[in-house]
Amino acid sequence: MNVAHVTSQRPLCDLYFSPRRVVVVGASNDPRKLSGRVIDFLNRSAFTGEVIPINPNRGTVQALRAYPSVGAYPHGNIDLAVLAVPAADVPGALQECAAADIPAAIVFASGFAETERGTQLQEKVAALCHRTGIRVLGPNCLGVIGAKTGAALTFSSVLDTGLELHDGPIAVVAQSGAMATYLYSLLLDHGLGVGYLANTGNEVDVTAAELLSSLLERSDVSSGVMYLEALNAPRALQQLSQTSQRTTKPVIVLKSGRTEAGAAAAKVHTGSAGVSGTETAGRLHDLGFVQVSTLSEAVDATQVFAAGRTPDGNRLTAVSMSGGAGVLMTDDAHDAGLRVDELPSEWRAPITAEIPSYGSSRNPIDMTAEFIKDPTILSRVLHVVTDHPDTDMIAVLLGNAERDSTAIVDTIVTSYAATSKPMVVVWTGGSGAPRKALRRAGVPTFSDGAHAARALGHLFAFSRTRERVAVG
Ligand SMILES: CC(=O)SCCNC(=O)CCNC(=O)[C@H](O)C(C)(C)COP(=O)(O)OP(=O)(O)OC[C@H]1O[C@@H](n2cnc3c(N)ncnc32)[C@H](O)[C@@H]1OP(=O)(O)O
Repeated sequence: MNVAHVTSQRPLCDLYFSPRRVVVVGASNDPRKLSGRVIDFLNRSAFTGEVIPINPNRGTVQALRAYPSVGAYPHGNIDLAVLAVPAADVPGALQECAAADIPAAIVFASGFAETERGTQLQEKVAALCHRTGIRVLGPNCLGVIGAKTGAALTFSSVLDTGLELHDGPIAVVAQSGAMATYLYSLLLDHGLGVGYLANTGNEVDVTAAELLSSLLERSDVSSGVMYLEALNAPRALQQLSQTSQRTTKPVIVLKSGRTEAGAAAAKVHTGSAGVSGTETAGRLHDLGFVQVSTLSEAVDATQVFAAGRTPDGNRLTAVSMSGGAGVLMTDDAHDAGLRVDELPSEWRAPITAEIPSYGSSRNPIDMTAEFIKDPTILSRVLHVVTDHPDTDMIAVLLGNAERDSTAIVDTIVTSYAATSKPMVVVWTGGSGAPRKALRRAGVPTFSDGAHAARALGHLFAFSRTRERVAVG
């Protein structure tokens, strides 16, 4: 079949996250099957678009009118096809979509280049993309979630807990489906809204870098998080880096397969070729991305970037209820490229006036356990600290302290709102309720000081990178 080249005027991210009309090819009537879950989710997610199931064996699928083939649907104007058919049926189905002038598709099926037998099949799909112009996300992927439009175009179990999608300015794009969903649920757990989530799988055509680049152009996206197994599209990464620099939006990259053994594991997961750890780190650094090496580091960094504050320098003032936590934070901050300098004496005097005589106003500031008796010390100390020009960022270090936690949370939220400087809270132990309350109020909050210091270190380093770009 000869097909005219498919084109669309709409940006790539609009086709995937705000499609106006979607066909689901291989849509099952059974909501428990992977190919039935997507229809079930869309039926329940307040999706703003229209859904058309394609199934040769049924007239209706989960109460929606179904058509036997894409070509049998008479009205056209389809933005996106979700292919839920097994791998062997994918080329035929894609060809049919391209013939129907559908500009983009998502391919769920596994059984492509991640297996030896599927390599040729993936090459066939690549050739088909090239020939027809249809854009393909996947194969071997679990699709996308667009919170604004209720586009639950996935079979992922991450939506089993509910279809209330939490919109927000963060875009997550991952080469692994599971990692996409882990990032999604961890970010939500930290009170952060994820407006856009995508899994690119084997990347026969659309890459994580290309899709995220398109998302960063949106005004409702302020930062991007990527999970990568391979840097298999250097040009797309370059383009993403340019978009990130032009828009001054941070892109946090979690790259796995850094070790030889890890790279071998990536090959059988998404069919990607790994690169050495040093080579990868160097490349990502040169491109100006925020590099992290664990899931929690990715979430921590996203938390501080989501607050949208930029430090003028790397001088951290730590206000602690524990001498030990202050000392540990000093080490952690140093490791993260920050300074915890002794405060000048004229500045120490107003702090000394607020804390017990056996406390310290040196920095880290030690309010001592007296804080438990009188938590108002914190608001008075923060008042001095947040105003002072020698402070570029602030860390409040608390632990347990549940009795007056509501008042303490209120104090911190007020102080946070009164300053434009980056400020984080480390609240170790306890029930976790104060951490949740602070995060809900938009205050980046951690349970481990080392994580907070590392995240602030990323924030400072990124601000320097951006300054260099602006000057150069
Ligand atoms: C990188 C990562 O970790 S992300 C995850 C990657 N992806 C995966 O893990 C997916 C793995 N699973 C697969 O690849 C599977 O083949 C899937 C999900 C694509 C499809 O599997 P199933 O849901 O079992 O499909 P199944 O063969 O039952 O067919 C589904 C429906 O399509 C219908 N159908 C069959 N042939 C066709 C056709 N040619 N066109 C349209 N519909 C068809 C069937 O009648 C069936 O409907 P019914 O259940 O109402 O009778």
